[in-house]
Amino acid sequence: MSLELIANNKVHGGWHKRYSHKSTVNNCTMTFAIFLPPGVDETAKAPVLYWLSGLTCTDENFMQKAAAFKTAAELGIILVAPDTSPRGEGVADDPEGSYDFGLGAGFYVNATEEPYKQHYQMYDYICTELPALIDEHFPSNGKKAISGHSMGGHGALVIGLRNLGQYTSVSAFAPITNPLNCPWGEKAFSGYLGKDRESWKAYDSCELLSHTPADKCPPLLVSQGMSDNFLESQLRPERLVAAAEQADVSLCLEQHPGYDHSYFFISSFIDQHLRFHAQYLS
Ligand SMILES: CC(=O)Oc1ccc2c(C)cc(=O)oc2c1
Repeated sequence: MSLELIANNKVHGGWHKRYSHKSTVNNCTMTFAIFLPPGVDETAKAPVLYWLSGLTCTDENFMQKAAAFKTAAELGIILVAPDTSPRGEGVADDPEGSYDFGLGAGFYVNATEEPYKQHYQMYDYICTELPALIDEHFPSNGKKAISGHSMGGHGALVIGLRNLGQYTSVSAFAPITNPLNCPWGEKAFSGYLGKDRESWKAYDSCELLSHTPADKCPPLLVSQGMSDNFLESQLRPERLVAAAEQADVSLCLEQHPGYDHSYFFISSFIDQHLRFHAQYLS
């Protein structure tokens, strides 16, 4: 599969690059960004941290606002940030054009409902198509971890927990932990997956974690700002803690007083998350 380079910037001794490519699973052109730390090449390969962004974001928000490059360069970690949904002509959006469904809000699921199923196959895109592309075109050493924010934190937890053994570690900032039972999740899952709530369970991190064998669970780190406006209405980290207790799995939940839902919060703790992943990736 061929890639088209659309941006190229030297940063902290490494390279930030943006590419577009034809996605077979999403049936449209997709864009992603990658950071290549200094010194990586075919003879010195590096592990990859996949970053899943939240509602309204593209591949650009994390790269421009998270302040992750200096530490990723130091640790020798490749960062990959995909877009949050398919886009382009013919890609269905929310009929009301709202921010929490449709474009910029793919929720990292494989849609089964019309008219979304033609393009919204973000689960397969993140789990299969994108890693294959990264491994084909860049010097990745085959080890990967996953992280994300809010809707992307939900995506990271779900993908890490459904693919045990594939991601060395999983982390999330302010994740939507229980989309089965919160307004953002109920709206998105009804639209993408239909009325049968049983089919939603495969995309709910609380549901998945409560059934995860403790000896197979990847190391988990979750950071949550305590002044986050969405904490009680949408995020509910205490439900993830309860699921971890049910499965006897260890989950590190860090609660940070005063922090909100923004990239001010993410940029304050991204170094900690990178160092957490580096322990298992190296
Ligand atoms: C750039 C930025 O601030 O991103 C951002 C803002 C708000 C949200 C909300 C409300 C939810 C989410 O999933 O992601 C997200 C991302």
